[in-house]
Order: sequence, then C-alpha cells, then structure tokens
Amino acid sequence: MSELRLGLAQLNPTVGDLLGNSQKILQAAKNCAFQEVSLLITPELSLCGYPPQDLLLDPLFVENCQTALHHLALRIPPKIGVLVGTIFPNSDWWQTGEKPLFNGAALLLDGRIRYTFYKQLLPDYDVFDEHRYFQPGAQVNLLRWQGVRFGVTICEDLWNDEQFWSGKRYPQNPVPALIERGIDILINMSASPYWQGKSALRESLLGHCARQYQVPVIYVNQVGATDQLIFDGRNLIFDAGGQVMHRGRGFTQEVQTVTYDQGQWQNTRLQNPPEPWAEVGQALGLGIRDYVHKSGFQRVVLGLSGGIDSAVVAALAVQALGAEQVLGVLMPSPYSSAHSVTDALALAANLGIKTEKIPIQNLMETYAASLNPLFQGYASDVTEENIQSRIRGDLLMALANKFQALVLATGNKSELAVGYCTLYGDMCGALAPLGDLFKTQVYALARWYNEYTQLRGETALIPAHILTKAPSAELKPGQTDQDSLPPYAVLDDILHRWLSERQTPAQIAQAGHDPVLIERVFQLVQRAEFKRFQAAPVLKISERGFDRGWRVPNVAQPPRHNLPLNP
Ligand SMILES: Nc1ncnc2c1ncn2[C@@H]1O[C@H](COP(=O)(O)OP(=O)(O)OC[C@H]2O[C@@H]([n+]3cccc(C(=O)O)c3)[C@H](O)[C@@H]2O)[C@@H](O)[C@H]1O
Ligand SMILES: Nc1ncnc2c1ncn2[C@@H]1O[C@H](COP(=O)(O)OP(=O)(O)OP(=O)(O)O)[C@@H](O)[C@H]1O
Ligand SMILES: NC(=O)CC[C@H](N)C(=O)O
Repeated sequence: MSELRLGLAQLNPTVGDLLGNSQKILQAAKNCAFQEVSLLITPELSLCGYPPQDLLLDPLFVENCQTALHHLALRIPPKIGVLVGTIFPNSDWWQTGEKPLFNGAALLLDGRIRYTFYKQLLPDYDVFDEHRYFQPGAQVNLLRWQGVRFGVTICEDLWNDEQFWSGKRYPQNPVPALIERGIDILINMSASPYWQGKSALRESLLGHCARQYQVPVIYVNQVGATDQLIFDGRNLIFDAGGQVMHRGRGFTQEVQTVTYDQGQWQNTRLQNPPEPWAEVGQALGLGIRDYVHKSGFQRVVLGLSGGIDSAVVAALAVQALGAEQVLGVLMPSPYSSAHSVTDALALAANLGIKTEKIPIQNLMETYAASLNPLFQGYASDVTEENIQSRIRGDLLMALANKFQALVLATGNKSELAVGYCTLYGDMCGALAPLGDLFKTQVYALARWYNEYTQLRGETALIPAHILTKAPSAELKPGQTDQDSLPPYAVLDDILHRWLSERQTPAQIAQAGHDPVLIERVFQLVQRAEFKRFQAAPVLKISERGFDRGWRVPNVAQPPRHNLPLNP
C-alpha cells in the first residue's frame, strides 16, 4: 500500500439547503484537491443535512437531492474521490412493502457517481426516527480505492459492538462481514448529536472497534446545530491498536488532511478535550448561533430580571452572536426588588449589551381594570402573578416583531420538569437554551464563566450578587422559589436520578431522599407534561432531556406506584 492522502471534512450543513451544502462540499473538495488528497470523506447525509425528518416524505425533496448529487459530481475537481452522505430512492419499495429510501453515501469521481453504499443499522431510539423513512442496506460496503480496501459504514453501523455493550443492540452487525473481506481501513460517516459525556463514549466505542478488529478507524462527524440537536464534530482517527491518533476540533467546521503510509498516520493533531463546562458553553453557543442564523435572524431579545437564568442566557447569547446582537429588557413591576434592576444593569455592562427598561405597572393596572369586574369575590392568586409574566412575554414578542429578532426563553430543566413556569409568560420564546440544564447546573455554568473571565484578568462576567441571592420569580412580595419547591440541590438530585439514571422511587429513597417528597416530585413532573408540550424548543445537552427524544403523551394517566389491582 503506497502513501495515501485523505481529507476529513467536518462540515456544518443546513438541513434542506442543497445548494449551500453542495457548495461546502465542493469547497472542501477543491481545497483538498489542491493538497493532492485522493479521497475526501464527509459526514452522514452531508448533502441534505441531518436529520431531514419528514422532508424525506416529500417527493420533490428526494428529487432535488438526486439532482444536487449529480450536479455536485460534475463540479468536483478531477481525480479526487469524494464520499458524500446522501439519500437514495429504493426503486422496489412499492412492490416489496419496503421503505422508500436508503440512507447512504455516494463516491463521486470525475463527474460520475462511481459507487453507492447504504446504511444498515437504523436507529429509532431517543431522538432518532430512521425506520420511519429508510430501508436498511444489505450489501457489504467495500470500497477499493488506489490499492486500499476501505469498509464504509454510516454512523449507527458501528454502534452494535456486542462485546462493548455486553449484548446485541440489533440482530445484525455490518462490521464482521467487512473484516472478513480483509479491509485496511474502516470509515464511519456520522451525524452524532452531542450530549455531555457522548464524546468519551464515542472514543471508547470506536477505539474498542479498532482494537477488536485490528483495523484503523476514521470517524467523520457533522458539526453545527439542527433545531434542538447540536453536533460537535470532533473527527477521530484510531490506529489498529485502538489508540487515538487524531482528534479534530469540537463545535467548529474544519477540513483536515492526513496521510496514511505503511500503517503510520501523519499530519494528525490531538486536540485536548475542553473542560466540562467550557464544552457545555461551546455547545449551547453553537446551538443558539445556528438556530438564529439558520432561521434567517441575527438578533435576540430576552428579559433581564437580575436572576441567574437570564444572566446565563444573556452570556451565552453574547458568546454566540456578539454583544451588538443581544438586547436585554428590564421590566420591573411593583414587586421587583431594587437589585433586580441594578444586578441586570451590572450584568449588561459586563457583557456590553444594550438594555431597555419598560416598567410594567401601568399594564398590570390596565389588566386589573379589565378583569376585576369579572373576578369580584375571588381572592388574588396565581392568576395575577401569571399576568405579570405574560405581560413581559408579550412585550418581548412585540420587540422581536418590530426589530426582526427572536426571543430567548430563560427557563431551565428543573422548572420545565415540575411546571414552575408560566404558559405564554416566561415560557414564551423561540428557543430555550437552558431547558436541558438543571438549576444547579445553571449555577455551575455561571461559576465557570466567572472563573474563565477572572483567569483572563477580567471582571467576573456574572455579578457576584446574582450568584448569591435566593432565586425568586418576584411575582408577589417577598416570594422565593423555595416557597414552592424543595431546595434545588434536593430537587435536582431526585430529578437526575429519575430522569437520567432511570432509578425507581425505592432506589431514590435508598439514596436518602424523603419518600413523600419523591412522590410529590413525580406527580409535579407528570402533571407538567402539558407545559412541556407547548414549551420553546430545548437545546439538547444531556442523554435524556425534554427534547424531541422525550415522547410522553400529554393527555394520559401516568404510571402509578402501588397500582390497585382490584379497584
Ligand atoms: N392538560 C392541560 N393541557 C393544556 N393546558 C392545561 C392543562 N392543564 C392545565 N392547563 C392550563 O394551564 C393553566 C395553568 O398553567 P399556567 O397558566 O402556566 O399557570 P400555573 O402553572 O398555575 O402557574 C405558574 C407557576 O409558575 C411559577 N413561576 C415560577 C418562576 C417564574 C415564573 C414566571 O412566570 O416568571 C412563574 C409561578 O409561581 C406559578 O407557580 C391552567 O389554568 C389551564 O388553563
Ligand atoms: N423584572 C423583570 N424584568 C425583565 N424580565 C423579567 C423580570 N422578571 C422576570 N423576567 C423574565 O422572566 C424570566 C423568569 O423569571 P425568573 O425570576 O423565574 O428567572 P430568573 O430571574 O432569570 O432567575 P431566578 O430563577 O434566579 O430568579 C426571567 O429569566 C426573565 O427573562
Ligand atoms: N445518525 C446516527 O446513526 C446516530 C446514532 C449514533 N448512535 C449516535 O448518536 O452517534
């Protein structure tokens, strides 16, 4: 085997933007051709972007993908082979009862589609839905290329390692059939969404695969965000011993060229993984940026309350979009503390963002004047509290309409879990950047921002008082979150054990929590499904969040403990 130059294109496609995505692949191909790369590898579905979801049910979309692929083939520079992730019609599907499409890859060379490869293992757990659209491929995906035998796999194809998982996830496994053919290198074209801990899992899974089969593995992942899903890139190369030889950058588009010669990798680079909270900040920054820009916007507005949630969302928005694109709106009510305004202004000054102040007392009074005749004989309650929250949501939407902006919702995972948030009030927004962070994690991210800025010799980004004061919605005099909820450290631990660790109430009680409180938290979560049903999309950063992988019926009787079998 002679020396081989390979290009690894960690691209950020926009779903459905076939021309823009083609342009990105073409640019990568031109750059690589210039560097005498012979094979360029792109991520899964790099032409249409991942996940295209029900766009795949539109015949025009399928046709456009085919056209775009042929046009791209014609424009690729000569001699370089380009592996493009794309869909293929399954011509027999009508007669056979199969699914209408394949998820696959095309090897483009000298103006033609030379070879095609189909994905065999189709995930449909959590956020994935591939069986809805795709027929699993059955062929052995072998690519002979300049004397080298490559095995081509697509994302999930490598995720059925029986030894790694101590069991099968699917009845079949495409890898052994490739190994039997005597491949030199295993390629994985991927679109693997981020969650905390995922990259370590990928590294150990892929490393295990390389070691087990004694074959080098090249992993090329999508980067960028599609709605709630953030793709972190972080391409990888393993040698045949399972050692990481290359670790691409996270959360940014890049094309890396590497050389493979007699089993040795050259030109590779080992990027150190970032600190955990730096990584979350990068992920959420990318999630906000891509959601806003790919939706055709530049600016965001959010309510600044002087609290921790809005402070962290504002910091993330500045990191994502730049300070000039972020507007913080202070909307004090008669119940707002003086520090809600001073803390919000101190934060805005640190971030360098513009603020506007719209006191809401007049609007509250106007609402009261209209509603009070109807409410005669009823005590003031949460109804009036919610009106304040809704006035704020309405004002933010008005600013968004007028100034071509999106509203960022500031709610966190703890609030969304137990329903401690107001429909059409503080839940209003285009995107909920913190919706997958428990409140205690919001504090941890804020502390990280402060440590990071202080290490650079700058003022702590989030004013200290925002971190130390008791969380409060300030919707009635003297209110704090802990009037209605257990301490966040306790609440979050119960939620984490239940939602993320899938522990039973008995297991959570064994960890030292009060069984009565556990039952209350479970009921709160179950009763709040209707709120999550209408909530702004949450950026996914955990393995189990309130994202599109959370599919719980809204109108339903939740499971009960101690089910009475003889009612
Ligand atoms: N199954 C279902 N499907 C659809 N809708 C359903 C429903 N069940 C009730 N509803 C509707 O939802 C209403 C109750 O929900 P909602 O109107 O949100 O009001 P609600 O949940 O009663 O009150 C909001 C809670 O959020 C708290 N909070 C905490 C932090 C910040 C903020 C803030 O706003 O800044 C608020 C606030 O203290 C209060 O406890 C019901 O009156 C009913 O109309
Ligand atoms: N006085 C206010 N001015 C502007 N926006 C507000 C005000 N009060 C609340 N909001 C908006 O409503 C959201 C929810 O309020 P809430 O008080 O629950 O959150 P927070 O203040 O950010 O954090 P914390 O839970 O620590 O108080 C805020 O994040 C903010 O966007
Ligand atoms: N696109 C895919 O097949 C992704 C599935 C895979 N298990 C992952 O998350 O990395």
